[in-house]
Amino acid sequence: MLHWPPKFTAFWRYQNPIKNMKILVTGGAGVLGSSLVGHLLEEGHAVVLLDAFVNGLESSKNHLLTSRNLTILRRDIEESLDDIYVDQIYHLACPASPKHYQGDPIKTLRTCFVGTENLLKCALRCNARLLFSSTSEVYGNSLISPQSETYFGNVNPYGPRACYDEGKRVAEALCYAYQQSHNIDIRIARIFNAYGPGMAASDGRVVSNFISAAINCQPINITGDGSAVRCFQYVTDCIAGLTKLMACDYCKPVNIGNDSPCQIDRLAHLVVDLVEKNGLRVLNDPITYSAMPIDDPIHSQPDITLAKKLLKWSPVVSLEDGIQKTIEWFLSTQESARKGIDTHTATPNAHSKVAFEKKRS
Ligand SMILES: O=c1ccn([C@@H]2O[C@H](COP(=O)(O)OP(=O)(O)O[C@H]3OC[C@@H](O)[C@H](O)[C@H]3O)[C@@H](O)[C@H]2O)c(=O)[nH]1
Repeated sequence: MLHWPPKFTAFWRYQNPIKNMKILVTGGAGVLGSSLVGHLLEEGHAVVLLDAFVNGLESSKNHLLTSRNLTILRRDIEESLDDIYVDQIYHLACPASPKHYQGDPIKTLRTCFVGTENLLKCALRCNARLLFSSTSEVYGNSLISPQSETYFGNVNPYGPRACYDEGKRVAEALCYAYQQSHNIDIRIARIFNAYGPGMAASDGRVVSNFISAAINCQPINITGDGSAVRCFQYVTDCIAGLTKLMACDYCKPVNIGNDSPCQIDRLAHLVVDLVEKNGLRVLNDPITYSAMPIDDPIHSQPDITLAKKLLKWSPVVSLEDGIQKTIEWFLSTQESARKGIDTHTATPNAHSKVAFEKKRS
């Protein structure tokens, strides 16, 4: 299939990176999305932030709203994208916390399938490169560790995590099918347990649950016996990996994660220690235990050999430093809330809306 001249334009652009691309970020109000949007704006690109704003914008990212290069669309990715013309797409939209994706499993599956197909059609129409944010969960409850990209996974297709695990797997399959059938320029990032400033206290994932419990002198609850292993990557490391992957010419899946393993009980003790070091009181016996969730992966750990070689990238933020920064962010957010500053319901400002309407016409 011939793609002349647009394919040439795209090829030239990636060989000669320019500062003024127009880039769509779906899920742009999330933890990763909002950091990515900030980074792309700093790089000099025009950014279209598309998000359904189910959870609102986080306070630390509100400064983004003043940028003249930012257009904000409050929209579900299942809706029409026919008015969007961009050079690149980072497709991050999907609830990532088990609590949220299991809350409406049918919607999660539709987001993964219908939403991703909608984005692929948009990429096809715009001749844009699309990076899909996949997940470590495509490996399921892995039978091997660490997990490399060649491992096909151990996923239960009929259980509470299936909506997300299988949703992401089918979305990867869709990306492959569109690439084969329509020659779309695809990147696939399998992201492992990203965390950092911007997480809501209500996020439901382990880092935010532990920190918000500890700073409020509440018990930290470990689901399971604490021996489950995760590899936590700080948000800025993840963003660096995603942007390098977008810029490279490799179209198969790549693990983006920190390969340092951490048992959940170690994380709990680390959070307690750091919260105390920040001068806060914690409970005498701060850790409690409850039943392990169904199909909870026992040992999730990326093999990042491919990413290191291909992208000349590896994570640089230690778990200690990342958790400290995240604690500081939670504390500053609480302080803002105490002073009556609404941190979780920010809406796109008038300037951004006007900018969007102008660009549409
Ligand atoms: O309050 C909690 C929450 C979680 N946990 C445990 O901590 C571990 C991590 O749980 P999380 O909810 O943070 O996230 P999971 O690793 O299960 O899933 C995540 O994996 C990778 C991402 O792509 C997704 O964001 C998400 O599905 C699990 O073993 C879980 O049982 C607790 O002990 N206490």
